Amino acid sequence: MLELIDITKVYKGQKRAVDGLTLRLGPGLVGLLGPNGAGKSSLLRIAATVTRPTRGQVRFDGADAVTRPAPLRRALGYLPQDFGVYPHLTGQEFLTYLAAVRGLSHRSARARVGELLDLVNLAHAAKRPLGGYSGGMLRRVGIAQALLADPRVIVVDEPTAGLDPEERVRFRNLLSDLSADRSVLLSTHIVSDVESVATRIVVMAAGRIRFDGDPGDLVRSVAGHVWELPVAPADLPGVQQRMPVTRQIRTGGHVRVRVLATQRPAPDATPVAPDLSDAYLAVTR
Ligand SMILES: Nc1ncnc2c1ncn2[C@@H]1O[C@H](COP(=O)(O)OP(=O)(O)OP(=O)(O)O)[C@@H](O)[C@H]1O
Repeated sequence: MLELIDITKVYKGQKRAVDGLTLRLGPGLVGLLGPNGAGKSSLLRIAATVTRPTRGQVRFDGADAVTRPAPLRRALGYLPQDFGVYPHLTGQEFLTYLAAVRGLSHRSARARVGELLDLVNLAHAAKRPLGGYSGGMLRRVGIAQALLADPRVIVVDEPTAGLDPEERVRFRNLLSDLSADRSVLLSTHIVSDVESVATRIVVMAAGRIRFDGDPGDLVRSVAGHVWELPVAPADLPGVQQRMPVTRQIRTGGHVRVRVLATQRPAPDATPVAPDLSDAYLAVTR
């Protein structure tokens, strides 16, 4: 089990990026949601032992992973937000090189790289230089390298950036399968990335946890507080100032808005069932 206990991270001359946060990860897929600047990447870098926390403990299977990170590093697959590649190497060469860095024997590296290229649907491009790969293909190389050593803990930072809708679905399903007997921590600011696959949602804002629990409980926390109402386009700015608008749909000359309000916000407002996006907005506000 990976435990992040009372973690604070302060960068030089900055406010707290992570502010006394505790997170314990067992098997399953945890969706870490939060707006830009919430501190998600900082927390993930600490979990991946790339950065040390200013204060707090990282424990892996009960042992301190800040002063002795090796056991966690061996068990970890990490895909950072700014994952870089060597453009002159082919996909196969690059993954084989990283497998060697991770200590896989030549023989098992060959087999593993082949398996992973199939898994991320890049077998057809294995012998082409990475410099010619699209953004989505490079993302898939990043995912493959995170899985090289069959990790028990998988930490992925905004992994679906640059993927097309079909690739997003495939990737979500892959992580969901992997999380059956592993810990997967996936950070994103896109609610739909975790909506159908997360067994637990952690919402972070300004370095702190705003919600940690079952996705259904998060949605239920705003039951009765989500409404839809028609608005004339000229009145829209006023509505946006008075209450949080979670969505707006233009139809003809009108706009239908979806808003958060504890009480019926207008006589013609109708109550609607909340979804995860509504609840996410409510807790990060
Ligand atoms: N290396 C760094 N040096 C100084 N400040 C940093 C550094 N990394 C992050 N920060 C600051 O810490 C805060 C949290 O950033 P972080 O990248 O962890 O958030 P995030 O939730 O991952 O956001 P994003 O989705 O935009 O990456 C921000 O105010 C950011 O500017």
